[in-house]
Amino acid sequence: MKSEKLRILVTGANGLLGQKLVNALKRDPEVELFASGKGESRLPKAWDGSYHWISIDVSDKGQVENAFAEIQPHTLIHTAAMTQVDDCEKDKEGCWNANVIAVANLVAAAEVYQTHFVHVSTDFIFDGENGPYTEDADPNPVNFYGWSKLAAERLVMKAKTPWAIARTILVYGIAQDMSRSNIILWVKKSLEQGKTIQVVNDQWRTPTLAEDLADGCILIAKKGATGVFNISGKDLLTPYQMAVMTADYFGLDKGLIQESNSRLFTQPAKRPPKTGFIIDKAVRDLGYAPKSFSDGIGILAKQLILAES
Ligand SMILES: NC(=O)C1=CN([C@@H]2O[C@H](COP(=O)(O)OP(=O)(O)OC[C@H]3O[C@@H](n4cnc5c(N)ncnc54)[C@H](OP(=O)(O)O)[C@@H]3O)[C@@H](O)[C@H]2O)C=CC1
Ligand SMILES: Cc1cn([C@H]2C[C@H](O)[C@@H](COP(=O)(O)OP(=O)(O)O[C@H]3O[C@@H](C)C(=O)[C@@H](O)[C@H]3O)O2)c(=O)[nH]c1=O
Repeated sequence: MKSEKLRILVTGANGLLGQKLVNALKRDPEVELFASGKGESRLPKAWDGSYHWISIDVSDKGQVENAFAEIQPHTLIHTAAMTQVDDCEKDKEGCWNANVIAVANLVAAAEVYQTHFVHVSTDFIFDGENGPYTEDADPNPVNFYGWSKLAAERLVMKAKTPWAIARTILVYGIAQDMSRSNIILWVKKSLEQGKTIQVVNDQWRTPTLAEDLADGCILIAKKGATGVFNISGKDLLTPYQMAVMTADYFGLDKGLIQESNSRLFTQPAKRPPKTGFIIDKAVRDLGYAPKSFSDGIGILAKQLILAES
């Protein structure tokens, strides 16, 4: 017989957000947690049985169907995705499989069990011409990753099961064996190695501490909330400002940070110039309370010290 606890299935649990969700939920007495990822777990083993691990490649329909039949989750928090924006531009088929086909598979399974589908999405569904955005702004992606995440949102919005979309922006934090880096980590590492970096001053974001994003997803899950929620940080900053704040915090050489712009510094996939989110709805309806970027750097710094000790 299944327990009376809220059965939550997390996809992408080897990822940055996935690991933060597992940390936050594994000792929650109201929750029975099923953490899943493609293949083996890269998380610390749950010797104490605080959560279950299940291997699910979400782009494989059979694996998704089997997992849902076994777990019959009340709630799905879907974090898995191909998140390397430049890789998505180069490998469009791989990106579509991971970001869109996977969501079609999960929606079909969630409809069978009437699972509350909490889907994680991105500011990159917008063109960045008039941020910061509210939840009802019109999407218009400028790169393939953004198109794939928009296609996924549209599948979720049509689902015949309760659904919520948590949109977020430029997530930073530290986890084990990370599959992608983030702005604080690459700035810190480059400056420590004495490398000069060019950082743009003409893009704006509201960067998000990974723990805050996990909290936002958990608030949505536990409240059974439905609809779209902006779950990001609250400070609108340029990457250049973020880099300088990172250098200041860690006492690194700011002289290595060269102020650049999107004309001089280009990446394979175009980035939207000014995104950022207005988070009033999540604050009001969910009680979401994210940290400032400077407090977030401090939290990450403490975690780095612990990880290195
Ligand atoms: N990071 C950011 O700045 C932002 C992220 N988001 C969204 O937030 C969510 C979480 O991102 P984040 O945790 O930062 O990203 P990560 O890249 O850290 O984690 C994503 C995880 O998804 C897994 N994954 C990829 N394909 C599959 C698959 N077919 N089956 C199962 N797992 C798969 C990856 O596995 P593996 O590790 O084995 O490759 C990885 O562990 C994503 O949906 C992303 O689009 C939105 C805005 C900003
Ligand atoms: C690597 C690099 C980036 N930048 C800028 C460009 C960009 O706006 C910002 C962050 O660049 P990154 O390549 O680290 O991250 P990026 O891939 O742009 O991050 C995105 O990831 C996906 C998953 C999302 O959904 C988005 O919300 C967004 O956060 O920093 C520089 O100015 N100089 C550099 O050397």
